[in-house]
Amino acid sequence: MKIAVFPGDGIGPEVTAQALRVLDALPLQVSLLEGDVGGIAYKRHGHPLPDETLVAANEADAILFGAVGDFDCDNLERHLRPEQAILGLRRELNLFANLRPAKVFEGLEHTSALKPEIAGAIDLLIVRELNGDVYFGEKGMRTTDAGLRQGYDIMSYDESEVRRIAVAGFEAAQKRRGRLCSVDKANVLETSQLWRDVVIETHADFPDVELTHMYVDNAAMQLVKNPGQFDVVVTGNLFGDILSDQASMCVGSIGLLASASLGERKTDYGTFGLYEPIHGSAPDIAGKGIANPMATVLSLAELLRHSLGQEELAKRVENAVAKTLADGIRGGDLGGDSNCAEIGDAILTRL
Ligand SMILES: NC(=O)c1ccc[n+]([C@@H]2O[C@H](COP(=O)([O-])OP(=O)(O)OC[C@H]3O[C@@H](n4cnc5c(N)ncnc54)[C@H](O)[C@@H]3O)[C@@H](O)[C@H]2O)c1
Ligand SMILES: CC(C)[C@H](C(=O)O)[C@@H](O)C(=O)O
Ligand SMILES: [Mg+2]
Repeated sequence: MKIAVFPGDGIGPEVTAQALRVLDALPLQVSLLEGDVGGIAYKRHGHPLPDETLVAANEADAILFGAVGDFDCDNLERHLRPEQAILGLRRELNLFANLRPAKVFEGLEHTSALKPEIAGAIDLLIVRELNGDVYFGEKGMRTTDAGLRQGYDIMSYDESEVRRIAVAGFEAAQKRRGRLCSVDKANVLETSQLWRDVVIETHADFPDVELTHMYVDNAAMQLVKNPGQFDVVVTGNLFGDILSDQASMCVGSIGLLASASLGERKTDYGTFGLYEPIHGSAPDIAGKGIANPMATVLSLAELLRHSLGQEELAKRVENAVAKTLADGIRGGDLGGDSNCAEIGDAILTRL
């Protein structure tokens, strides 16, 4: 079993180090392929996603990704910016289905930004499309006839792109509580009208799943008002990005939300995928050793589950994180005072 490890920038290396300690403690023979991504890769190799990193990604059964983002690089041409590493990996490797689970851990109801009785009901999965939308459409800067600077990013989805993520959403709902809510903006956007039409067509193959539709502005509101109503949410790339950060604060912290990015490629043990916390490089706390590594440790659990076929080990890691939280061990993001390594220690002792 081979895992490519791309720690990246800011807190990326700090949180990845703790996940690797957990991996090392498990009864599993794996070899690690390390690679540079993001700002550090630009500084070392002149590109945020160097060829050697892509080679390692293709050779591996799964990728554990930290985070990218470095304010020093924000004035570079867009194709050289750190974020292009993660966007490039998702696109190059056809990782179109991004699973972002959000569930309240026991004992954390009171650290959510929501009232405890509302937060306590959260157990949802956002299935975010990852290879299309306004992220990958034609974009640029131009000058209007009136001589004004204009930025543009084209939003589009073709029906095959919508169908495959709709299938991922329905299949996820079948494995959970059987309810799928498709989130779009079909009242305004043609892209969303096609999205809604194709989701409805795809529903014919999944009659056992209850399908509902919601506009994204309402979904943002409902996520705060009554998040317990959601089982699986399927949505486009941009809406999914925003709603998942919002969901993280409903749960308690962005330092808790893991993700799995999957495509169709199979490995000897499961489905090839990339696993990363949903948060970024957090430049405001980088280098201080205080980031919460739980989202990355939980991403490792998703890696064990989906790409390595190790469901039992995945549960073991998830239970160790849950026990750590239940025992009151918290990072600063959750109002506690444990640092990154101490949280790693606590997870290890509960493994
Ligand atoms: N997938 C990725 O690699 C990814 C995701 C999001 C943002 N980014 C990049 O990261 C950089 C910073 O972006 P941002 O500030 O908007 O978002 P961010 O997620 O990095 O940080 C937002 C806030 O959450 C806090 N935070 C994030 N993760 C935390 C953790 N594990 N523990 C404790 N606190 C945590 C940060 O300190 C910050 O206050 C940007 O360059 C952005 O492009 C990368
Ligand atoms: C860094 C950025 C490109 C990325 C995204 O927008 O997808 C991030 O916000 C995420 O949620 O993984
Ligand atoms: Mg995001």
